[in-house]
Amino acid sequence: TRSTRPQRMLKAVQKNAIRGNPESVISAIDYFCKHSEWAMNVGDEKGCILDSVVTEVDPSTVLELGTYCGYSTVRIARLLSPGTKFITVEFNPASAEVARKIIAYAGLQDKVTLVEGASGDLIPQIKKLYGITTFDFIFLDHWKDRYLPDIKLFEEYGLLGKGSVLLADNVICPGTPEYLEYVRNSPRYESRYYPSHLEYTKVEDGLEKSLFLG
Ligand SMILES: Cc1ncnc2c1ncn2[C@@H]1O[C@H](/C=C/CNC(=O)c2cc(-c3ccc(F)cc3)cc(O)c2O)[C@@H](O)[C@H]1O
Ligand SMILES: [Mg+2]
Repeated sequence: TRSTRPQRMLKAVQKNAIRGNPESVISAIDYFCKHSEWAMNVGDEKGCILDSVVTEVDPSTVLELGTYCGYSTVRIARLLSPGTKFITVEFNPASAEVARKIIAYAGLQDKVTLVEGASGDLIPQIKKLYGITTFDFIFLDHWKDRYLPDIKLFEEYGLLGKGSVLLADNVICPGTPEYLEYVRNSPRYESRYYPSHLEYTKVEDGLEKSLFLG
């Protein structure tokens, strides 16, 4: 049967990247997406903004919603200090399988816990299952209509502390209007928009960084 795009992306990594070298895995995926098949990774342009926010926050606990093939997982994990707890959530088993292989190819498997399941089911259990009280950094890149319900779950389950940073992909394209309206109007967040472009295109998109004020 025909392979899937994530499987073809994994093949490109295995062919063109150097095992244990995260930068080469990132470059191989970006090359594949620019020259072979577009895919919904955060990409190189928004990826640099992601890198700068992760570096600035230097988090001890990280959550990513929507692993997909693990591109942003690798981008984030390669910047983390030893001992950082990093959980990434993916509910599609085929995507999770490809992501595990790409994360392992980059040599970052010991830095990441990939959890298969829906974010809405996992978030209420995170404290119990992983002994994490609050997240210093959260990257939202899953179904766009889940950003708002999930940020409300973070609040409800006390997973945000003063200074927690949420970074949301695609707030323009495909767009997350309800989420944007919420974080920009809530007195509990200080939000800032980072203009950029939809991965591998000239289409306008950007990232929204929201600081939880407690
Ligand atoms: C509640 C829940 N729980 C767990 N995993 C979940 C989950 N909801 C989704 N997932 C997982 O995460 C990925 C899905 C990501 C959704 N991302 C996008 O739809 C997306 C789309 C574009 C795009 C832009 C313009 C176009 F013309 C076409 C597409 C760009 C992007 O950057 C995107 O992120 C996928 O691997 C899915 O299984
Ligand atoms: Mg995205």
